[in-house]
Amino acid sequence: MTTIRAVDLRVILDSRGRKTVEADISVDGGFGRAAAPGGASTGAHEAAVKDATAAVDDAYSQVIPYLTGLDSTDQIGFDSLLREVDGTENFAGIGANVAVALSMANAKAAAAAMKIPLWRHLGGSFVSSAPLPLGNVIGGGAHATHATEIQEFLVVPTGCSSVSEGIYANARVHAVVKELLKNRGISCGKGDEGAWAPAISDQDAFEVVTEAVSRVSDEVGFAISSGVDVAASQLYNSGTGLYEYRGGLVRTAEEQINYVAELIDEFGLVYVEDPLYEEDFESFATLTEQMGSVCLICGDDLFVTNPSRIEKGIAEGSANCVLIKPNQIGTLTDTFEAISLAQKHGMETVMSHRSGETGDTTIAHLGCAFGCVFIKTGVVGGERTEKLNELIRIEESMYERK
Ligand SMILES: C=C(OP(=O)(O)O)C(=O)O
Ligand SMILES: [Mg+2]
Repeated sequence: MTTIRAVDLRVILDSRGRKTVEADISVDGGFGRAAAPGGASTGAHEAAVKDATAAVDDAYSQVIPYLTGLDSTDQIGFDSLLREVDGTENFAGIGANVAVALSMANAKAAAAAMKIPLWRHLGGSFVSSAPLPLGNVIGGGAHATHATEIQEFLVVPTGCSSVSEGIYANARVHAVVKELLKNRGISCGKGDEGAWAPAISDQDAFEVVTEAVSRVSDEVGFAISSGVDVAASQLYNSGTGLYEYRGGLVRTAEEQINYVAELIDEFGLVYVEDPLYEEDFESFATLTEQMGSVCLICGDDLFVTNPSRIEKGIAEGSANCVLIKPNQIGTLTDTFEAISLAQKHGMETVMSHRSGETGDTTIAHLGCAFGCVFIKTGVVGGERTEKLNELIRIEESMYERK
């Protein structure tokens, strides 16, 4: 048995300098460490995050005593115990930050004890491919004020023959975007996720990204596509029911649908995340009906990795893709349930980082283990690069097996 012998929690910093929770789990013959990420443009229905210091203090008396002695290879049993001890629907008791750090650390400890990589422990022997990297090269919204209104301008190397080639290509697009901005006389810093954060219009950002993608695509000899995370709940005024843009421009839900559909057509977008307000399953369905055959319409704030919200989306035909953020729901078991439900109904899944991250690379393994089509984890920046580099190592170990 891979029995849990010791559990430790501590408060560490994330990439924004905010406090977050890190968990260490020691089992017979293994050790696992994982940290909770944190969002800025969070969905209203995400699991509850507790103040990191209070959450860690409370967990020492209310959670940890129940974990020692469990078999770490029983991930479902471990996660059910977290739910039981918590006693709420959304981890308001122990905090989703404590829950996700513990859940991921347990899986890593079990994998270490079995001397196999995490992706193989969670995905099984037949996993043989990694998700393509989907990364933001320009960003604004809640991740960088005074920059673009659309939160993320994303690129994905759809034509690459290996994930590592795709990762290098995305980094090259990021560099060319900077060059093109400079040529236009625009200087800028970076947002929370390492994307450039220029004070330009969304239209200008589309033009720059399109030119960069075309130039790099010619250089590397394979197709690179683009997408966006509109993060539309941040633009939506629930009082008026309108999407409010700068300069007094407003759009009704119908106008927002048409606007996004035009963007998909004009810029050949293959991926659009949260194009509409997080409660508007119906407008999501209209856009999916209209554009779902040429573009992934993905729900992030809409679904918050929550199986009951995904079920509603399936019933209404709201999307053909689900963004997966383990800390939105709290445990790996819940995350797996959300992914299997989506995949069973023909939807794609995209594993995702949060805007506040640590060096933790667990999501690289989850994206492979759970058959996600893309992994959204930025393009450059220490905590983003850690995950991409882990993906390169995972892919290498998969090829070695073939
Ligand atoms: C990664 C995102 O941002 P955050 O972590 O701030 O929710 C997102 O909205 O997809
Ligand atoms: Mg999002």
